[in-house]
Amino acid sequence: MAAAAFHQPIAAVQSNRVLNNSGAHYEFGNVSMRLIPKGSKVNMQLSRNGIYGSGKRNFCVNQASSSQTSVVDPVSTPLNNSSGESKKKSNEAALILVRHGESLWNEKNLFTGCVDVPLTKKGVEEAIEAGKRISNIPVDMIYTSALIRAQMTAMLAMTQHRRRKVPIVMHNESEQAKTWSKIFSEETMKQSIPVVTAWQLNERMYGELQGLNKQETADRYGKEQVHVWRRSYDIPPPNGESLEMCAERAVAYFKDNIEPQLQSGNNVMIAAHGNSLRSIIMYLDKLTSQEVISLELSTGIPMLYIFKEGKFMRRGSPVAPTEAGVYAYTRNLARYRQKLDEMLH
Ligand SMILES: O=C(O)[C@H](O)COP(=O)(O)O
Repeated sequence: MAAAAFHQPIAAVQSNRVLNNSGAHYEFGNVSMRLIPKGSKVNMQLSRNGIYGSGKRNFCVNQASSSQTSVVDPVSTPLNNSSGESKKKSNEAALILVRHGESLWNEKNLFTGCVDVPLTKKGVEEAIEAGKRISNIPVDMIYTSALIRAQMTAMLAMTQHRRRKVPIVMHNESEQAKTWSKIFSEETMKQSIPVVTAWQLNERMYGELQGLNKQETADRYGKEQVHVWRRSYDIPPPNGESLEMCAERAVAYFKDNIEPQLQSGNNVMIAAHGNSLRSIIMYLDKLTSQEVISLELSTGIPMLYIFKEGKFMRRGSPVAPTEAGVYAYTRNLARYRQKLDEMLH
């Protein structure tokens, strides 16, 4: 089986690149991951109290290509060259997905949907922890939904990033907004990360369930009916969106606006919601509608993909830099981190 570098601590990533035939089982804190070699693909089971549903989920993880190209590294690009931070076209880019931290209505177990509620204190802490986990991964663009819980998560996470670039919410909602939010310094722009907010990345609209307590709703309509509304693929809640309807807008937005960024070598973070992200993961992992309905995402846990030659490779969930990485650095990400170390010491 071809070698694959999976979730080895950085130091080891160069040496042990072969999985043993019985697969590899790794425990890190309360996250466990099992890689089961299967032909040229590796099935990866990620499970942590609900991170991927009640059961374990199998995902096909393509082989990490041994011929790594150099992901554009903003750290090594001279920041003061006249042409600005010129980006080499690269056919490798990092994509981070993170569901918002716990919200005040998550805490109250209310159906939230497109109601715009903020994070709880725990949700703020989750967002900061997520930031620690991605603090060594390059981020050139950030996309969030139009909802504050996703935007707070993105901004709080970036407070932990070692590159120290400033995330700036873009205001293109009108000509005046564009004019009034213009930045007149090339140097300052180079030290910034555009944050694009898009309603298409909003949580699925839960219709007449929004604001209802999930347990009371189950008591009223029956557990089975609520489960169908929450976790079927094409059955919407009363006057709300089904996951399929949510996928139509979220995946279309991803393909039209985010994938081109990855194709041009920009590293992207998306901070969004349980259902809009599930629908995007369905696209990335080529899950069937049967598979996606059992996929659950915990709040505030980042997931990393590598986009390379038009393909998405799921690389696990980054773990804080100080811990042995569940996270599968590619050689380029390891190089980026090394540059950060050099720049910051
Ligand atoms: O909108 C909500 O209530 C939650 O964010 C997601 O709810 P769900 O897990 O029931 O889809």
